[in-house]
Amino acid sequence: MQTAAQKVEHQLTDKGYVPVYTTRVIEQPWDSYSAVEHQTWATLFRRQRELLAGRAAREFVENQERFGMSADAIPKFSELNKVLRKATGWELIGVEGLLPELTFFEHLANRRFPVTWWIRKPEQLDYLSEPDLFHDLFGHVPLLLNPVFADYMQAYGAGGVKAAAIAPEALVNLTRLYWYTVEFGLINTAEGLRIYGAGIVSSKGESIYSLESAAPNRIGFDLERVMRTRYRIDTYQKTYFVIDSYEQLMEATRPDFTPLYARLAQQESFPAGEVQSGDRVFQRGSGEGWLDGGDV
Ligand SMILES: C[C@H](O)[C@H](O)[C@H]1CNc2nc(N)[nH]c(=O)c2N1
Ligand SMILES: N[C@@H](Cc1ccccc1)C(=O)O
Ligand SMILES: [Fe+2]
Repeated sequence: MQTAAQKVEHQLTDKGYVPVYTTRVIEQPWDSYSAVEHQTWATLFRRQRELLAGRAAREFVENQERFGMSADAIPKFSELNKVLRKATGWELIGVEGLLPELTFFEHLANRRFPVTWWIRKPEQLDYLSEPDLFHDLFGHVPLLLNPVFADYMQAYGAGGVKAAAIAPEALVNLTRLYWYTVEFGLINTAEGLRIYGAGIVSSKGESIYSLESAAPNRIGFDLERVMRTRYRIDTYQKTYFVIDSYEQLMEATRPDFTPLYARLAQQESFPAGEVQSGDRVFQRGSGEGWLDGGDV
């Protein structure tokens, strides 16, 4: 059940206030979800699954099936956790929304993935300024069944805790790594480029744009290149980075980052849309429709 406090905080967030940074773990109020909320899940689930056939990485859809996710109803965290714990030792915890960075890293480091307990309103179907239940459950959770990706996510969290302690100025570099892999990553397959990033798979427009538009750059993943590349949070990406495999991601990030952080502190960041010499270019984007500035 929603407590009064949850109702107030949720209404504040819902009114467009700055997301309420609450670190509390919240029991999923599954019995409180309305028919409209289950219908929102169903509409988004059906639409994205139709778009993602032939666009999302094969294991993404396979894993949703393994979880038994369907359009029938908003999945129960407790049911998903039975499958997840057994497969890779991860578990989902309910949260109000965006967490302070260190809290977020600590959860990942302990194989706990924070999932927003509420789902967007029907009028927010096509765009939402912060992660809701659909983005987290439909977008992030399926790949946590993949052992290598699950290890990468745990190592990422541990790396965030470490960076916060020894190189807080490098947290921006880590956030870019998350952004260009976990949120907006593409993977190269025998059938061509496929999507694995949660931010893309949970977005109607970007599921198509990321693979088929002539506008963005598509560049082969390189750790330092990614960690130096700025991004915008409010538009489609100007550049997508392509990994060859999740193993590549795991191997590239296995070494101790301490010397890398020292190097990054001396180097300029790259604008989101610029191709760099040495890039492995899958596509040099036309830049059509890009907005200037706003990169972080
Ligand atoms: C990695 C980086 O700090 C990123 O912006 C974090 C911050 N807090 C978060 N909090 C939640 N609940 N979910 C997220 O994906 C994030 N992302
Ligand atoms: N290897 C990194 C930690 C890390 C792992 C995976 C992804 C990102 C960072 C370090 O030593 O700090
Ligand atoms: Fe996300």
